[in-house]
Amino acid sequence: MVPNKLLTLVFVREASRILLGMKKKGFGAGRWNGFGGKVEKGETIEEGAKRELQEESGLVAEQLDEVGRLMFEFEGDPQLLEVHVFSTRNYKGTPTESDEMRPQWYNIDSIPYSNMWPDDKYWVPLYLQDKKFSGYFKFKGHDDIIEQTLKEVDNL
Ligand SMILES: CCc1c(NC)nc(N)nc1N1CCCCC1
Repeated sequence: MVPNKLLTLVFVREASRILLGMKKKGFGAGRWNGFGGKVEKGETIEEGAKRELQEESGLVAEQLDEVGRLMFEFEGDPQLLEVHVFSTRNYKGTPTESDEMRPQWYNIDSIPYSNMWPDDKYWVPLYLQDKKFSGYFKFKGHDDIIEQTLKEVDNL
């Protein structure tokens, strides 16, 4: 039994805009996304989310709210990815480019879904409606979704 790989994803939100980062290298390079990455030994999932946000954007989240849980499977890879999605409206600092991410504000009416992971267009709208969600996406390669489930939940 291979344990799930724990990952975090943080969105910084203002009234009508959301902060995204252009991933400059590695997994997901060339796509806009929230800020996140692996949870390290000895830190909680939320601590990992805060750390990744600060490393990748320069922002310090004063409060993180868990808004979703997504499971990803890549055909041929036995390791499932378990992504804990967070949101913050309460943070310090100004967005700063890092070697991993180039941050940019987007109006929530013009989110660049065609330049994001293909699953985002299904669950980001739920996030924008302040819904909590739980989903599973099976990928063939990095561009094609071959199975998916997604539901709103009352509690994560
Ligand atoms: C699991 C891959 C993934 C994905 N779909 C495949 N979609 C989004 N939006 N983010 C992802 N992560 C967020 C955590 C850090 C790695 C990339």
